[in-house]
Amino acid sequence: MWRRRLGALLLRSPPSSSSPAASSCQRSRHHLLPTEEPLALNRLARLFTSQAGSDGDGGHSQKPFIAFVLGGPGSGKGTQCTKIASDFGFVHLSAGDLLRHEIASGSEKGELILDIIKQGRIVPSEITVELIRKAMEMSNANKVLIDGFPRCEENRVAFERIVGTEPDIVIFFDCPEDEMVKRLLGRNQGRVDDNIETIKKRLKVFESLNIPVVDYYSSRGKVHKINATGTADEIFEAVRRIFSSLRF
Ligand SMILES: Nc1ncnc2c1ncn2[C@@H]1O[C@H](COP(=O)(O)OP(=O)(O)OP(=O)(O)O)[C@@H](O)[C@H]1O
Ligand SMILES: O=c1ccn([C@@H]2O[C@H](COP(=O)(O)O)[C@@H](O)[C@H]2O)c(=O)[nH]1
Ligand SMILES: [Mg+2]
Repeated sequence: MWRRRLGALLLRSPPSSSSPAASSCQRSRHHLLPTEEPLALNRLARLFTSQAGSDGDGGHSQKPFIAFVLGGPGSGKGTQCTKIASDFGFVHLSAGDLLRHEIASGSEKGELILDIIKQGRIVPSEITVELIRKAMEMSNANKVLIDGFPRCEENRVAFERIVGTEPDIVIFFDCPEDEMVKRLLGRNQGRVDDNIETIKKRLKVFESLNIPVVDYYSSRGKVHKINATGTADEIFEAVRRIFSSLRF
């Protein structure tokens, strides 16, 4: 059972200050605020070991099929994920939405997340990976889209270490910057980061930290690059061809 393997992995890999996942993407560990200290991985391990016996009551005994969906801010990840979920039966987990949900909960962690999102920076890996891991666990899905994650190499390493698996495929929406800016400024959903100052920072972070993740998975033959210009329906035709050819 892949979850049981995760419990074992967590127990085998206690957090250490030199662990790559123990620091945020942008700053070295000794610059962390107290609230950014790595979340207790022991707590995660306890969570997993206490749930390990739940296999018998409906949990999937196989690792889910995981697709990471990457692309610059405003490239259309969320729009396309909604269509993939509806046509191909995937559960859509948006890392950004999970973080915004945590902000809306009013937790202390939410305050830190809000501050980081306003600056267009990347939330510490342990926070995001824990939210994703819990959402995967609760959805109990066998096909999962993880939208907008991993944002940086450290996110990637933390996910693979904590969840104990790699994505099966990576979808990359390739979109010119001017088109992304136009879409974000027209989105009108009241997001705190959809203003030109933060958008410029998000684009820089995307180029410097997210593209290396795409390159990493490209070198492992996992990336499907899609031209993200044109209408949403035109783009979805290219997406549909990829998902139709997969064997889940
Ligand atoms: N192909 C398209 N052509 C024009 N507008 C689009 C297209 N796809 C999405 N949009 C619009 O662009 C905006 C951004 O799209 P979406 O939220 O899907 O992007 P995203 O990649 O998830 O962005 P973010 O990284 O900020 O979450 C939305 O208002 C959406 O309706
Ligand atoms: O894995 C992630 C995902 C998102 N963030 C932060 O949230 C905002 C918004 O994300 P969207 O995917 O555009 O909804 C992003 O700019 C980051 O600040 C993150 O840190 N880690
Ligand atoms: Mg989105």
